[in-house]
Amino acid sequence: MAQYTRISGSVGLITLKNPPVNALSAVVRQGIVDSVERALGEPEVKCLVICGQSGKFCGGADIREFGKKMTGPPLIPVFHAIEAAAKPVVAAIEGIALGGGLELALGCHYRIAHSKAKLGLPEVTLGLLPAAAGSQRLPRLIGVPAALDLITTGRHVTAAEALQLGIVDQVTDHNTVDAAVKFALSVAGQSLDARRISTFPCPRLSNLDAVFEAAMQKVRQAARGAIAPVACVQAVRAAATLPYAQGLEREKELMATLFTSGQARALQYSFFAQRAVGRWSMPSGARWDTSKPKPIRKAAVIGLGTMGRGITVGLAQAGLSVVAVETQEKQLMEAKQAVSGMLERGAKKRGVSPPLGNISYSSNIKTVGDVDLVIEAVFEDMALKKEVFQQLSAVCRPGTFLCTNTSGLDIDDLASQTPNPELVVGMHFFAPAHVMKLLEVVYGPRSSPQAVATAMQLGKVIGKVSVAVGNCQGFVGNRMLSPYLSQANFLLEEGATPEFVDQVLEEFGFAMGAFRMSDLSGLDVGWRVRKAAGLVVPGKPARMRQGCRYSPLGDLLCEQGRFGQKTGSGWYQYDKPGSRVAKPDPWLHSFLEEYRARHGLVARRIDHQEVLERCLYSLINEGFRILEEGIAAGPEDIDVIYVLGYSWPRHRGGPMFYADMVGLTRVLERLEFYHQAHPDVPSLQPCNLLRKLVASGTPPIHRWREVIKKVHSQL
Ligand SMILES: CCCCCC/C=C/CC(=O)SCCNC(=O)CCNC(=O)[C@H](O)C(C)(C)COP(=O)(O)OP(=O)(O)OC[C@H]1O[C@@H](n2cnc3c(N)ncnc32)[C@H](O)[C@@H]1OP(=O)(O)O
Repeated sequence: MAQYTRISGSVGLITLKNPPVNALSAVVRQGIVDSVERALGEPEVKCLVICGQSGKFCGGADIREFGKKMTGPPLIPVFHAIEAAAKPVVAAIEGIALGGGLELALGCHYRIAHSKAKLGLPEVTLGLLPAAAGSQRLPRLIGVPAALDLITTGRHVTAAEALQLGIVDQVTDHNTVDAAVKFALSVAGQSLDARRISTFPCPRLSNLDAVFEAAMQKVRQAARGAIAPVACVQAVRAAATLPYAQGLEREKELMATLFTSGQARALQYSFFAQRAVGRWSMPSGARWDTSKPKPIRKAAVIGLGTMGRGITVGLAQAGLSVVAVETQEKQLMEAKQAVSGMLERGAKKRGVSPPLGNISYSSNIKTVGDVDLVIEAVFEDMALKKEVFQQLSAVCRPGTFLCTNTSGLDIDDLASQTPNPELVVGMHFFAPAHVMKLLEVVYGPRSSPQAVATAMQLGKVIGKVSVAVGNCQGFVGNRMLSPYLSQANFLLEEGATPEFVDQVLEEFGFAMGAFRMSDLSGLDVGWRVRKAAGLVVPGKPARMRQGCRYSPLGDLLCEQGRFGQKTGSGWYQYDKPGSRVAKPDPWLHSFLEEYRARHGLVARRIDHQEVLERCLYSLINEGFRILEEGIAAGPEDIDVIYVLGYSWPRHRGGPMFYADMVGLTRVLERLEFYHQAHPDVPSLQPCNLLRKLVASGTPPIHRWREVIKKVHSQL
């Protein structure tokens, strides 16, 4: 709702009330209309202030209303009525003014913001554009280049930047509503002619075409197939070239295409999925709302390689005390320098001082005796990790949580090295660990709910989106990647090239195709895992292992020292080791031809559809297996992992959302088709849960949990 009160005798105060973010639901919109009408009708009222309850101005349109039948007054006429008012209307912006919230403020005559407020038009991140006249008012207020930046990226700006850009008129450190009331009284009675943004001419640009061409090129490059950023540029162009009313028509037209698009649905699903993963549950019944985390004030990181350094930076930046341990003195010195450099660069960007004092470095593991939680980040080697866990058990005080940063090793096996396996969880960080948003929190059968809650909470504190998953080979992300990469390799055996496979996957929207990504991560990583699993048989590249089809192509490259970017060659060639520009490699093409000839394989023409279906559907099928086994609690968990950790295009929601969009029946049919053609590839065999979902009438993704529950109760 919107509450109307009269304060200081002549100020009409409208307070938006719709927790948690005062979104503009139908009731709130109606409340604004009624309150404005009332204030304008009361002769004693000389000016109006609009604010939001609980220190939050407004989080924009109510996203939960999207896709439902529209009720209540539409936003544009509401904002026009405010702008047309004969009494000054001042927006008192505390906390947030986002999307429709900022558009509401732009409809007001003045804007006063608290210094801690964040403002922005993030509609593009939901597959939309600022279609409550935001795309038309903002360029008129701050000029085309700045408006293009804010609208196409959706980034939030601080109050200070908003003041500099001219979005707000004043910033206060004090009570924003009081400041707005004082300000409103000071301007009451003054002419409002120069305050109605819709009447402003859009600031002229001499190089208008060049500016828009450059903007379009930039968004097309960054968008990886997303349509909203392109529509945002088109809408701002309308503001720059058309009268306001016509620009508004164009904004409406563009929004109509976006609003019902699959991409908008995917992005909005992704928004809620990212929040839903915080409400985790375990097969034991333990849940986020019944498991209390322990506060972590001091943590230790063991092993200061690339991952350990990033984790140390993340912890220190979040204000924790960190003991950073590296037993090799030389490595310790290098790490100290690298960590300090990362902290200094990060602090410079944020205009704060680097938290160097939060870290103490040591080469002695005994220095971790008084910490609340340890993150072991030594080399990915089970024997080494076991040794470290045994040492930690001896030196840590009782109750210390022991976490391992591993991308797939058995958490339970590691936990068995300690007298308190309930305190052990996996924390799978993604490189670079201080930058990547994703954290897989892995619980073993003996991890306590409190240990999981604590790791999830710590993830939040250091700014990660944490997803709780069960213990299995590769956890969720890497387990699903395995069939995807296998298919990519099989496609090479059958006639494709790395360039073609990557092109198809990149056109789908991945930042990098399977081979480019493998070259970046290092081919030796997977090689080591395959060796440990007994799959690598040097000198004998037979194409079957343990009764299933196996491609030894990656192993053969590693045997030649081709580990990817770091060695200057892998699936591609590079100018020099460490170079990032992948070039097709004639050597690799001849190698593939010889390999096929040696194995009696005849190259055939492989089309886009086959590449996409075999790579993606095998990955999705593994996702269904993961759900069936209860390793992930719901499809949202998998989708968040893939969007944040594996560059799955956000505008496609994630692999499970994509399966829902394609249609489960279609996914099942195609898997059956490919499995018939490749009976020796078990990952193409449709899993039971997928069959059950299809048999139960292909329910939409938000109802899959009901079917999963039934499957689990039958086990
Ligand atoms: C009906 C037809 C209308 C057509 C016109 C279309 C016009 C569209 C213009 C728009 O305004 S689109 C929306 C633009 N706004 C946003 O994109 C803001 C989205 N929200 C956020 O970025 C963040 O939530 C936040 C506001 C910065 C707060 O972040 P914080 O980390 O503090 O909390 P969260 O966990 O993210 O959110 C708390 C809680 O609130 C829910 N929520 C947030 N924003 C909205 C919203 N705009 N509508 C509905 N619900 C919202 C969020 O889902 C969380 O709840 P949950 O239960 O945990 O999911």
